[in-house]
Amino acid sequence: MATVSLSNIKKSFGRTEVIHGIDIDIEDGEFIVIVGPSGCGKSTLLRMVAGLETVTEGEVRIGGKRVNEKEPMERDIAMVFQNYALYPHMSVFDNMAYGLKIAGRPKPEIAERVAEAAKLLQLEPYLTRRPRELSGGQRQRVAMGRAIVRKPSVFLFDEPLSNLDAKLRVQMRLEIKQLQRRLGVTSLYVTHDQVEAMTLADRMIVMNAGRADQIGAPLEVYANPQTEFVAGFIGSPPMNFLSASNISIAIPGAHRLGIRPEHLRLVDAEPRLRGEVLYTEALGAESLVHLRLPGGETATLRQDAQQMLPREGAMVGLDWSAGDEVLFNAEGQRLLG
Ligand SMILES: Nc1ncnc2c1ncn2[C@@H]1O[C@H](COP(=O)(O)OP(=O)(O)OP(=O)(O)O)[C@@H](O)[C@H]1O
Repeated sequence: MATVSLSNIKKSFGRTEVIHGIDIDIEDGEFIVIVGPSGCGKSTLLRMVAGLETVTEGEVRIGGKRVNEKEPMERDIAMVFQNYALYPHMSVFDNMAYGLKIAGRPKPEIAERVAEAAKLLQLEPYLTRRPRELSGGQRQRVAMGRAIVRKPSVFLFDEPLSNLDAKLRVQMRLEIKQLQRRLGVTSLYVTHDQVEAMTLADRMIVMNAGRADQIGAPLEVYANPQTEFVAGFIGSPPMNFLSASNISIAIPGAHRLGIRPEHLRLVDAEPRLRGEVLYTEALGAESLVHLRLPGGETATLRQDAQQMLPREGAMVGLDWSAGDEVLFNAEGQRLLG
């Protein structure tokens, strides 16, 4: 187990800088999720920690020691990839044992470590099978097993669940979380899926075009997004954004107002806003009301399924509680106060 520190990490490919300076001190045993849209630099950042990409500027420290110049094998990390990278001609046992064999560990120790990991991952019945004879979830577990047997100080995950169907993804997400808690290994996990980030992370790094827009605990980031990008990226359906000019807000510097769908409510008396119901969706436990607001902007309201749904095409009054809105300036930065 180890701490991981990134200090002003930058990365350029040729003349193009794609990571513009990332700072984070990761505690021993912490689960950090790097989340952001395609191309924002998540994988590149992870690969720099792994040693699979050089660091153009800044310092990576693992366990307090600078590792910029160290080979991946010397960094005491184990990586789980999206495609699992299993050897198709090898048994599950051999796939899990491979790294230890290469490292020259004695046979009895290899057998013991693989047995231990197989038990933990419920892979014991499958040790003699080939990867193609396994389900997607089982293959994913073998990839995890291969990482675990090395007893690394740090786990690095690059979209490890993206090849699984939605239901299995949810199940494996839980397994990874439980395993990480049990083993207490410091972990960095890349995903573009904000739900995965919310459910797995102790803290998440929300990346936007090569920058860390915000670093924080999931609920803190959800409740207090520091930029319009973070506010729009974290949360589903996303936060509503209303132009200050369309809703007569005259706070200096306020360009847009953000309000979460669950904070909007339908009211008859003294609405702050009026909107036309475009369509409604009853999703079971909750319902969504899609609205068109003055100035042509759209918004979504989320309410409990028990509440009456307005008629499509109706004009409705809308309100929210003071303090539920967040204001952003023209640059998309949160206005405080
Ligand atoms: N080897 C490379 N050479 C040149 N540019 C690269 C290279 N690898 C990545 N990039 C660029 O760096 C940026 C970040 O890429 P990266 O793969 O880290 O993004 P990502 O957030 O992981 O995206 P995705 O979710 O699509 O995998 C992109 O603009 C990409 O085109």
